[in-house]
Amino acid sequence: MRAVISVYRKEGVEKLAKALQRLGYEILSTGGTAKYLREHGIQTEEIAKVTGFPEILNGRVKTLHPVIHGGILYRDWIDKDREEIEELGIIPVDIVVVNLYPFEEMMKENLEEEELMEFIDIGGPSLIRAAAKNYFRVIVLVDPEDYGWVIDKLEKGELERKDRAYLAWKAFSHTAYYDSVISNALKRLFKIEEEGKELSLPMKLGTRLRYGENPHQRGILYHNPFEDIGIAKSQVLQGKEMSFNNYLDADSAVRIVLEFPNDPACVIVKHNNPCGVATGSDLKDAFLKARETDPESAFGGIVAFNNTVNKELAEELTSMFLEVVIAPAYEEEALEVLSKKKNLRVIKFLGMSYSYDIKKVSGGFLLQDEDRELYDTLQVVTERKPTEGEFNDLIFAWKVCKYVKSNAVVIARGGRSLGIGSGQVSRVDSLRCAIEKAVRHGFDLKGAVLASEAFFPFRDSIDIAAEAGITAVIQPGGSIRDDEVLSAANEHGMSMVFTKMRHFRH
Ligand SMILES: NC(=O)c1ncn([C@@H]2O[C@H](COP(=O)(O)O)[C@@H](O)[C@H]2O)c1NC=O
Repeated sequence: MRAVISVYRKEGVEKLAKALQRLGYEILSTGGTAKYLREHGIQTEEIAKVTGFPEILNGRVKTLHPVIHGGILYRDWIDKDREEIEELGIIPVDIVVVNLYPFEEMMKENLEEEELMEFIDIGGPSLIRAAAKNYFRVIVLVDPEDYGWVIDKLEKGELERKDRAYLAWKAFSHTAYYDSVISNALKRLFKIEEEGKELSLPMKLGTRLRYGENPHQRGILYHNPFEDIGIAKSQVLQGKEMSFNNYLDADSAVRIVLEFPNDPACVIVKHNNPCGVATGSDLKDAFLKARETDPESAFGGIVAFNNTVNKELAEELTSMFLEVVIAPAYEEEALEVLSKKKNLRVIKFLGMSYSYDIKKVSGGFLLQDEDRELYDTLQVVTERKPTEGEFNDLIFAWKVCKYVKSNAVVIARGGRSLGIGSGQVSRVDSLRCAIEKAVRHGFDLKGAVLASEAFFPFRDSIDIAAEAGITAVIQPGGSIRDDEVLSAANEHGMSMVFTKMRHFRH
């Protein structure tokens, strides 16, 4: 019996090699691995000796030889295969153990292009793929976590074909991931804009979550190896394990709060919709204002801040039930206060990362660019121009509206949301919801502004808004009835701004 061992990271492989030797395997290995194994008292034959061909091109060709690949790929249940390898003096290989050149790690080291390309492993994936293809007979090991149980089963003579198939599945996933990282690295390096005929996105296991959106669904967080920041990479400082829905909500909350880089800002999210957003004199002021938008919904919310949480704010936060607090930094004393709420998840975010926006439909995936724009133009289309205060509030409301599920309507004044209408199937109903909630929570809407993430199809919403006291509106424009909508705004003495950019969020 023969094992081929060729590993870049060598630590620990001696334990496996010793066990294999005990089981009677002859060990073949590449130069560096052979040296390491010998240093650990393990007898091994160098592959170059077996093939009669030296490693060449500075290691670019070591194991790419028919004697090695013939030994791996040979089928012992086919007469012709047996005859062929006997005739050619090829000895069967039964186990292949490989770990690859660390391209992914090196990609982050800012190497020169030529140096980085040398970390693309060629012989390793070939060994892995050959062994995985021949799982009927051959064992392939790419993950040290499998060494223990495989040796255990080999010792007991219990390793079955389904175990080898499992290892082959892992092996092909591993080489596919490896190649996907390389392909995406080249795309980035050479700024290739085109989406290819095939798309492979590398994903690495982050955390197995307790469950998915609901307890009967499985949930897993995967990491994107090209992104070192973003919600998936944020630090959980305390509290219960983040759930699937917590991640979704935290992602939205941070995206919104980052729209306000110049003022202390707070965003409260529930079910992936903001239910309160405010800027304030400090973060506590922003939090209190955001919470006032809709105190019932804020209960159990996900709260994001754009600056350091201090002790005073932490005390306010612990006075109610919240699921997640997320901020770029925390004062030590604030963390002490927050730690009294054992279940409260406290997250430190390291920034937002942007790549594709991917959604699933049956039979496929929908892929689009992330919505990173705000507006195309800001064009006043009414007789009356917005006052400076109205204009600032319009921009505030527009920024929030972008993150509200369609049909989205945001009523705001003084840098805070007063009413948010989300997810209704008609725009006018979203508006009615927003007004009703604002009034129920004690807000007088006189002089408030209104944002709508898509155009108004009819004048009805404008009439309703005017009646509620709203004096300025921001919306993309572009309806065939824009004239009718504009006349309504002019009739009511409102000002209206077109952005010429829509922000549907489904
Ligand atoms: N060129 C080849 O034929 C080849 N065969 C195996 N390797 C890789 O060489 C590494 C081990 O080399 P060494 O034992 O010399 O340190 C492993 O990561 C293995 O994946 C190769 N290297 C790169 O392609």
